[in-house]
Amino acid sequence: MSQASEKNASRENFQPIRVGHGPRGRGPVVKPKDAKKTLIRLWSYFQQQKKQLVLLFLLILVDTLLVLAVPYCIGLAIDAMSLTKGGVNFSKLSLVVIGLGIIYFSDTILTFLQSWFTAEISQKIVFNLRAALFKKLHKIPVSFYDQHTHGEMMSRLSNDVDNISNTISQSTTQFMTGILTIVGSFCMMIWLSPILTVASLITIPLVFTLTKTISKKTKILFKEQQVQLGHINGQIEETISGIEIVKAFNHERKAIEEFEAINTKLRDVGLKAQIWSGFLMPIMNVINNIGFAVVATVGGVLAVKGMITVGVIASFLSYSRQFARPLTDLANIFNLLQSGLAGAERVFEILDEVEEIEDKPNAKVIENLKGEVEFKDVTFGYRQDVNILKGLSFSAKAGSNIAIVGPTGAGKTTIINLLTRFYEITGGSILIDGININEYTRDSLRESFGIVLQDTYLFSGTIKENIQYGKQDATDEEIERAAKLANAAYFIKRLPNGFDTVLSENGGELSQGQKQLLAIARVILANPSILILDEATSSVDTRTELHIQEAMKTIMKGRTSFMIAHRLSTIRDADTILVIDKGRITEMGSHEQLMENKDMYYQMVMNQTKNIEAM
Ligand SMILES: Nc1ncnc2c1ncn2[C@@H]1O[C@H](COP(=O)(O)OP(=O)(O)OP(=O)(O)O)[C@@H](O)[C@H]1O
Repeated sequence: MSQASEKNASRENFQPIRVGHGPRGRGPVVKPKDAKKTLIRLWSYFQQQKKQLVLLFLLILVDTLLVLAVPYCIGLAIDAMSLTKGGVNFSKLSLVVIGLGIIYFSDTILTFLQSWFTAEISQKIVFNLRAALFKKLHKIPVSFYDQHTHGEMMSRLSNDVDNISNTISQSTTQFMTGILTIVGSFCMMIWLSPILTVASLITIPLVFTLTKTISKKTKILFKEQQVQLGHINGQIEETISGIEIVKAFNHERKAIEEFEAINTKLRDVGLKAQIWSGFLMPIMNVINNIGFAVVATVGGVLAVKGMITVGVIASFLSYSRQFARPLTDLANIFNLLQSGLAGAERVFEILDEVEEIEDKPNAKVIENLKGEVEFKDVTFGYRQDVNILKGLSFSAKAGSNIAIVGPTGAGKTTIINLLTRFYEITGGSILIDGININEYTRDSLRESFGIVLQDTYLFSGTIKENIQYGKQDATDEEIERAAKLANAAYFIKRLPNGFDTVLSENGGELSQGQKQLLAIARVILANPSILILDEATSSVDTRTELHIQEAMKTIMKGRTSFMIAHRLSTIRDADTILVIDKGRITEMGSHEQLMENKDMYYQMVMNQTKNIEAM
């Protein structure tokens, strides 16, 4: 086997093991798109590496030319040893051997340089892709995340990008080497013997037909494999995230059964994909060997007739092998490309997602906000066909304290989602300080809000860093003061490393209440103009709740605040209570006024009082 062939043979491990995931159950299934378009788009990323690409091409060109000389040299060596020409020609033989030595040495160096350049190109491309994807994640609207699971997004950022990287690193050099070797070998073959060239070409149509048929099948199978990987990823993600619920409901067996069902599907489709792509190699080998036998027979006849030497036949056979080998390699690249393109399609899908509406060209940066908020006939639905908020109107004076209450699913959190522009309203308008919120830059608008949600998220890092998230340049004193105001300092100080205690992802080692207190400290530090507290005290005990309420009173002074609360005892002092039901405001007023109304709010308070008394 020539060096080129050996090199290519080692690259035959063409189907990378992917742990990629596609969309899971409720995510959208990737629609097959125009592979050509995806390829062209991927190529645009290569063009950013033009210089390296040209250099790589030159390296491959020189290397291929050198490797192409090998069979010819071997032919010369055979003829130099041919006894029919008057004994062994040692001087010619030693020259050929030295030449071969130089070729093999140069080939080693050039191959190393090729790997280097390929690694650089592929790593730079995936670096750029990954960066573009991560940037994009921050630009797409929150609604996108309602339809895509974390697992799916992670898989696109890691596995699909890896897939592309594998494809690029494994196929770029192989593709260029393949094309150059085919062209070079073919020229040498014609030069050595046109008759043998014709004889060796009879297997080509077979090779093409076969490659096309098999790759058509494998493309479908690889895609299905990606989808099943996505399902399995979703299942794993859900089981791990909800492991306590799974255990509490004794659903382990069910979870395992569900997993086994998906795992079986994945195994079956994976097996089929591997088997079909595995067909290619042995069949190609058989076809190549048939071609080899034809050339050897015709060559033998020509040699007997004295039309060519044995050395030429030997060279020709090597060239015909070198000619056929890249055809097989290219077929493999085709296979590899299918899985790389499937990954690229999924990555480009994210890059093509509609982004949050851009700020208007003359958008204002919010400065010195008073904090007046007005909703004017606001309509909104998460889906176009269902309106969740139906013509909502209310106004909040600067510095006032607004409580939003109502049954589950009434639309309370939705009001906050619109105020912060996590979602865009479909009708009416929202004004802050008399100006439509669309007229402000989104960044400055969000900076004006301090939000404490029911589900607090803490990042991995120290407690100090987590509080500092509210103000990056805060000093230690400011952080400690915020923690004290949020009544979080007492528990932080009891931790072994105090403010420097390292939290794992989402503060797994803290209680819900403690996490909530940290979130409140974070907001206190950020010192926003408008506060939003969505069930902020829902996870704390009554004693802690009192502490928080005290802290809240202090920080709410002079700031407009919106409090969503189920526990009505926490919002009695609110300036205005909005009662929301089925997306409409059914009542509005102070606690006393609403109690006098004896309507929905009154009923809710009475129910809660009864429940507490019954306990
Ligand atoms: N991201 C979303 N996509 C689609 N529908 C949503 C989404 N978020 C909420 N909804 C729907 O909108 C309606 C109002 O939800 P919202 O979260 O505003 O209610 P809520 O009053 O805050 O309820 P709760 O008191 O239970 O928190 C519900 O019917 C809910 O199913």
